[in-house]
Amino acid sequence: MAKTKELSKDTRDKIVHLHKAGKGYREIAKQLGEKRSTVGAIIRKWKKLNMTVNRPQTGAPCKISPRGVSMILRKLRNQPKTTRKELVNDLKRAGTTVSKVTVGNTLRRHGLKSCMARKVPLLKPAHIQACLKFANDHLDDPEETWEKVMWSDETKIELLGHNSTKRVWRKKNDEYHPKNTIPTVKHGGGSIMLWGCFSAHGTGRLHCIKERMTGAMYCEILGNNLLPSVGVAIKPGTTVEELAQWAGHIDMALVMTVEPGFGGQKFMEDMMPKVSWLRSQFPSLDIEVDGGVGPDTIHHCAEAGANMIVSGSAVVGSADPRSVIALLKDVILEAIQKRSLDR
Ligand SMILES: O=C(CO)[C@@H](O)[C@H](O)COP(=O)(O)O
Repeated sequence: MAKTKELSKDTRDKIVHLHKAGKGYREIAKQLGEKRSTVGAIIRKWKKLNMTVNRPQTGAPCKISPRGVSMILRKLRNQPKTTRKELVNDLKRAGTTVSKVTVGNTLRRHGLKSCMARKVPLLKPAHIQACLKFANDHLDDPEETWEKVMWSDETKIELLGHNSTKRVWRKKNDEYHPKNTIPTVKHGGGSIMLWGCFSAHGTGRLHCIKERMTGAMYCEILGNNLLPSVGVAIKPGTTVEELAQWAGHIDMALVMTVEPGFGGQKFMEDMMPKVSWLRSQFPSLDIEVDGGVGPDTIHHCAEAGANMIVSGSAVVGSADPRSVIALLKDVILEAIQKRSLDR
């Protein structure tokens, strides 16, 4: 990307002279055989500085032409994760050979700094919309309602490896622009699991689960945070027998019908035998299912014997969450009534 040849002083003066004589850019360009944009630039400069010659440059001359600079800035606007080496190669392909240091200095002169990309949860537009809708729908809920709500979740923290970092070229305060961040998911290889909760009354204790979560651990954690009611959850890969040993001591058994991690997953119908078995063995136990439950799948849960459900996307993603909740409740209640009549 070689710099275009500079116009002579004579040509520059002629351009200004013709402009003063009332000629338009196009006419001047045609008469002198120059580009219209060049003519415009010379006249603008003359109007601003009252001179046509280039001012002597201060400092070392730029090694990258303005076009080259625009090219790399454009690239970083679209792909901030581009490395200096990639930019050096881009410039080389365009005819400019410079070092990575020169590229870095040029970018810094244009206000860009190489920073670590911020990690943000991997949220699809549908998740964002659903969260926003949930927040709007509950804006007017009375304070007493929120007093009774406890929020809890677990997250896997990777101690080694997978938490890859990436540098991005960005301006100050642009750290959370989606292009400058690395979307992260809660589960995806790692070594410790943290469980936490909070409510209007403050935060609960943070629990570090170093190995596999067992029923006993979960009882203990919930016991410390949620007394007097204690439930035990099993993931899809955990057998119902593992939970059964606690069933006589707990208030609720939760059968996960998706892999714990995030909402919007497909309901696992093959978890229903666990629910049916629990119901047959523990007729008065609260049995909850969580994951992928909505109007299309609720009847499986109800028929199997669940009397409590967690429904995320199907409710918050619906145009009419109240009627979805009512439908889910109706199907469950109907099945409970049928079971008590059959007994
Ligand atoms: O916490 C989890 C999964 O980790 C579940 O509670 C889901 O978030 C329920 O959401 P849907 O599957 O109903 O969308």
